[in-house]
Amino acid sequence: MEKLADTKELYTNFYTFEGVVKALNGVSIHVNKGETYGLVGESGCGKSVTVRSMMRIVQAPGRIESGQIHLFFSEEQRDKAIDIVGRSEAFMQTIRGNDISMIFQEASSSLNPVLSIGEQVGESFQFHRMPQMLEETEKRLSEDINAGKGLVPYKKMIRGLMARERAVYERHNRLVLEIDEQLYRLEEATDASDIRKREALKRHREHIRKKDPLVQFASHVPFFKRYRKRIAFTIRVHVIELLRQLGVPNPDNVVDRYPHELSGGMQQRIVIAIALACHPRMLIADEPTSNLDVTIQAQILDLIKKLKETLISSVLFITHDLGVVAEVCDRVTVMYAGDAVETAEVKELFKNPLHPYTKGLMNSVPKVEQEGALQTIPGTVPNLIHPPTGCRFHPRCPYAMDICKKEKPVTIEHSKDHFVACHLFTGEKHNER
Ligand SMILES: Nc1ncnc2c1ncn2[C@@H]1O[C@H](COP(=O)(O)OP(=O)(O)OP(=O)(O)O)[C@@H](O)[C@H]1O
Repeated sequence: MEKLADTKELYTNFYTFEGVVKALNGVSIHVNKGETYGLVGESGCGKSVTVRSMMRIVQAPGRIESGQIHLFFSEEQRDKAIDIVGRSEAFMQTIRGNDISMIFQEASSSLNPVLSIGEQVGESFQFHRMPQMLEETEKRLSEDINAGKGLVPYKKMIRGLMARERAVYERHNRLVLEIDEQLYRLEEATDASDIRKREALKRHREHIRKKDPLVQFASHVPFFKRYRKRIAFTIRVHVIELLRQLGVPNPDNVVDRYPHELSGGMQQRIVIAIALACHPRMLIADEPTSNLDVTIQAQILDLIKKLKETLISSVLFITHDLGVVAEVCDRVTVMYAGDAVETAEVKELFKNPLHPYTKGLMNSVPKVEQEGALQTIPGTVPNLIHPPTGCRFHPRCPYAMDICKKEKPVTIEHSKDHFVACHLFTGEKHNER
């Protein structure tokens, strides 16, 4: 299968006052084109940090320490993979939203309570699909002009003004990207003058519309105002269409509502709409159903499955729930304390779990026919400031051997496309993923 993204030996740490949290311990995973790939594991095992690292949105005090992240889908990377670990923030901005989108755990906290649904989904179109929105607007305006509506004698001048307005938009976007690039460099600044510079840049970014003379001038010219309204209309048409595709009932009405007026399931659909507005190739869904009741959860999972068949190529699904994995994923990696311990196709994993942690996870799922007490994995996920030596699972493992305390197990391919990192299976042929 063709890869869409991968990580190789990824180490991410958090530098806290208590000590260094070694959150990722050399994670190597990959997502194929056209698949729904799951990351599963207990709370705190590193699922979110893995995908945040892949999107390069790990924030201070966190840092990607070493390793590689390859994305195989931008124009530049179509033929060969480029490691994005050292790439600039401006470059990442072209990837995020355009190629990868992410939906987070709690829909309500991802939405802005003071902006209408239309404004929030529209912002995503504005940011990522502006050239298309401008083109459509210009086409409509040209049609109006050609049909004799409006100022026909001034056709040429109007077209010239439209080109100006477009340049203003492009200039605005370029300025924002340039500031983001500088902000990224100053992210971890400790020097007082750098911190002042960073704060000034943040303020400048917020007020760029007001501060840029050309943008400011345009906002006072009636023609530009009219043009802007036309763009807003084009975006609104797209937002309503997207909401309709996502099964939002009465989208013409919902577009003007505010998040608090919608149910949890509907809010999650809006968050998905924001993520999909730019047609990403990969959607990362971080526990998107964790706070929804089971019927709504089933609807959202269904929606994500349908979307994968229509709008998006691949889904990276994060969950702690093996039931959800069985329902939506094609392939899955089990994570434990910052390690990817087992990877297989979902059917194979459920039929033939190898790693003691995977077996423990499966045994701790309640079953209808179960008699007696539910089996659990003894102990808890370790504190990653002082992770266990060797295999991080060894203090909780019923099969722990001496070697497990001393050496981190390498990942081997136990059977076709079934990988495991456990000393119980080493001694067999070592294959790199
Ligand atoms: N900002 C942070 N500062 C310090 N440690 C952090 C930070 N974010 C994550 N960690 C640590 O990184 C480790 C992995 O966390 P992560 O959020 O990836 O877990 P998870 O598997 O996604 O769990 P959950 O399902 O609860 O989100 C944990 O030990 C966590 O405490």
